[in-house]
Amino acid sequence: MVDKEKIREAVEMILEAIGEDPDREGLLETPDRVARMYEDIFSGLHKDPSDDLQIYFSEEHEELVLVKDISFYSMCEHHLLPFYGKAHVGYIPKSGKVTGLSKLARVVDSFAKRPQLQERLTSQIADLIMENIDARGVIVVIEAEHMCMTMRGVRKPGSFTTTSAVRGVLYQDQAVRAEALKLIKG
Ligand SMILES: Nc1nc2c(ncn2[C@@H]2O[C@H](COP(=O)(O)OP(=O)(O)OP(=O)(O)O)[C@@H](O)[C@H]2O)c(=O)[nH]1
Ligand SMILES: [Zn+2]
Repeated sequence: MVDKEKIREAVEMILEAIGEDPDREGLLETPDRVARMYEDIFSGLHKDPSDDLQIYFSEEHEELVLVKDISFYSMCEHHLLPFYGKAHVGYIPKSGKVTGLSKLARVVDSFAKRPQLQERLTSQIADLIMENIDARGVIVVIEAEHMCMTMRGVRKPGSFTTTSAVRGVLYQDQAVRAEALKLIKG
């Protein structure tokens, strides 16, 4: 689990290091607030995302299931600044089994709530769904804004990064992939 006492100490040290007074009234509770916040935004480190996919329904649907515009917030592992945006997650079921739609969004959250890279977030979601649902194919597209590129560094607000990961029949069959991409963009 998250070591909140250690986070409290570290935040107090950062406040001192930037030349602040951690004992002034407005900052007294800050180390504890940050510890509670990190417990939430890094909670994915202490979860097994495959637990989210244990719910199945029997349904003979063997074409695309796509959940679009799943909003997410993650933390860039280089700067510990947020990156956030939308994930689009689709899969093609087989053997008469589909999973709960909300479970796809839960998988996004479980992987997002860690120090991350956008590319890794994208492929981890695709691989987990491919392995845990008996899927014929998976497509994940993520569009995100990185605060490490907007409020600091190169300072390019409005720039968005798109990453995709495709697996199985969605990788092999260009027509199936094109149809999925059209639905994602439309
Ligand atoms: N590939 C990838 N790069 C990322 C992601 N998030 C942040 N970065 C980049 O990580 C790089 C870290 O570069 P460094 O040169 O080590 O760090 P820096 O001096 O702070 O770099 P600048 O951001 O260019 O100021 C930067 O180019 C960031 O834009 C991500 O999700 N994926
Ligand atoms: Zn960054």
